[in-house]
Amino acid sequence: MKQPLTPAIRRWIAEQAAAGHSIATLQAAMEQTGWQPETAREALKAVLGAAVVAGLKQLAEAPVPAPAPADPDGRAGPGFSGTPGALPEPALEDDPPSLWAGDREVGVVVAMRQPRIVVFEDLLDAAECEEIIARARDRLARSHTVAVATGDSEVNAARTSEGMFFGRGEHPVCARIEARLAALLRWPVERGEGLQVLRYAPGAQYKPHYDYFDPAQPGTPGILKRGGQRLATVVMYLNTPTRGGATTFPDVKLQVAPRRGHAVFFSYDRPHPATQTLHGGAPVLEGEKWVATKWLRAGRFD
Ligand SMILES: O=C(O)CCC(=O)C(=O)O
Ligand SMILES: [Fe+2]
Repeated sequence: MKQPLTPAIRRWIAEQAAAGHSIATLQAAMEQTGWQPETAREALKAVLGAAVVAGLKQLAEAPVPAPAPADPDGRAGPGFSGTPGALPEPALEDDPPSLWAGDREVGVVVAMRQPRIVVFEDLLDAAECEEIIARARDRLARSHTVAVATGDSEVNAARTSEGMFFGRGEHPVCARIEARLAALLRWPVERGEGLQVLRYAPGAQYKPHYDYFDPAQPGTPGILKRGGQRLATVVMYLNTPTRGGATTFPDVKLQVAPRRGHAVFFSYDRPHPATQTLHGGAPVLEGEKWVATKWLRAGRFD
């Protein structure tokens, strides 16, 4: 049967390649879920391009594009209107207990310097968490049907959560949170991806990984054309699981407990393990875990 190359499959292929899986691994995973070898190859070729044709597993290290100039055409959204630094970074220079994020005070619970990790409280209020969950739940239900049809949900054993992306500013609640993050991290809204929402059922986890795009992977140059590298991540907890589900940083043996409205921010100045930003979502032991993840890019992500 001919498999349609849906946007969900395209995104899955790009994400898997970016996460470090070889083309051969992707092809095998697709075949296991019922794809014909030739159709899988065509799909990989369509998404990842010439690297597949040449049978290359790796491309030469792609240069990280220089950060775009601050707000080159004066379209910066609300939230941050200054000149960003080299990395997203909250204004913690004089150790404040909280920071003004444009529309509210956000508490600073923990700040680690190396790697840069900051835990915030009251970044989101309960109503915002509930609205994001409600809007995402609808979409997850639909994408689940697609996933079952294509085998999409079986192939990534490293991530047993279900996920969806909102477009940037897709709903007023998304735009409000994006503006708040821009103010808090001094990074323009335009240099951020839309929110990703993940739902973990009991037993689900996200094994340790890096969020930057691995320069050695064939899909990376294509991905970097839109917005450049990822420089920082904000994982926002939309609920409090009963037990388990911490965000873990194995290199520094740190574990962040998920609590509704809290968030963990971390940044990485290079797409390299030396940043010590290896992290994962530990298995949820009881209850569900919902998070919204925001990735900040070096350039405009349009
Ligand atoms: O669920 C978590 O705690 C981590 C999520 C994560 O690493 C991601 O969305 O990239
Ligand atoms: Fe991650």
